[in-house]
Amino acid sequence: MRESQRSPIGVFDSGVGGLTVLRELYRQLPDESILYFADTARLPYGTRSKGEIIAFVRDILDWMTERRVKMVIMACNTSSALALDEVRQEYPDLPILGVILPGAKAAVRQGKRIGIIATPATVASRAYERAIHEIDPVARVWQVPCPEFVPLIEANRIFDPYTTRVAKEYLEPLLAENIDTLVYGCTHYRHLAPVFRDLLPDSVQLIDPARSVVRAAEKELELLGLKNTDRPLPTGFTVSGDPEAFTRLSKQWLGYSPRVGKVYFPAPTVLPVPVEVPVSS
Ligand SMILES: N[C@H](CCC(=O)O)C(=O)O
Repeated sequence: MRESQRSPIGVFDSGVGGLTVLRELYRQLPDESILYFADTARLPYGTRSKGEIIAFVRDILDWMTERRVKMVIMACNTSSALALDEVRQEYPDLPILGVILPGAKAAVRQGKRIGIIATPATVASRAYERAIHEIDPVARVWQVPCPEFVPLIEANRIFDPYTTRVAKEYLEPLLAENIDTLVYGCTHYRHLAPVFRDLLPDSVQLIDPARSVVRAAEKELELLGLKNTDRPLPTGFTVSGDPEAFTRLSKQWLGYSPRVGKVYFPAPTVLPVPVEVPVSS
């Protein structure tokens, strides 16, 4: 077996959103070793500019290539929408997968009236709309930016009634359009699944691009002869912010308390547009 087959897959997000992709990797590709990175010191990404996001993604890819990952999955829609094309050209030897195209393909297989909930940056990029219309030009697409979700999820306020109220407000314009399909256009939002299930009629299919990106990753690994057949190593976790905070928060989704390392990345030069989330009610 080649050394590169044993190498880990790098997975990154701004925070705990990418854990939804990590869980799919555990389910679909249990033999793969994974290096998970969360850029928690520079979170949220969804209210940042394209230039900043590309710069952050470069930091992460440099760090991951030093650790000899065999592939990178951007477990972040915002990075996939704004930085994927650029960095693919800059790192031609590294297979890099984004979540938008797999998510768009899954949505089009499911419905014709498609709602997208995503960060303001992803919505503004119109990446989902373009990807969907390239596959199905007659599919209808409605997008809603949901700036409050990431701060609420990172603050572990999933079951807070305030979060349900916000979700109801975000979903209203989509339900008024009679959508038949709703895409989690931000990896964090999948953590709100119980809230969405309560608010959506049964006729609306929920699409999690995490499932499809992992299927795409498996195909790509097969194609490149890079599937691991050895015992996988325990997942390595690293953050740019507070490791203990990440351990505490991620435990509920992983079912164990991960040991988390820390890396120091350049501080952002511009602060993100603050998103005020009121305290618990
Ligand atoms: N989870 C990410 C980023 C969210 C954020 O940091 O705003 C996404 O899928 O877009």
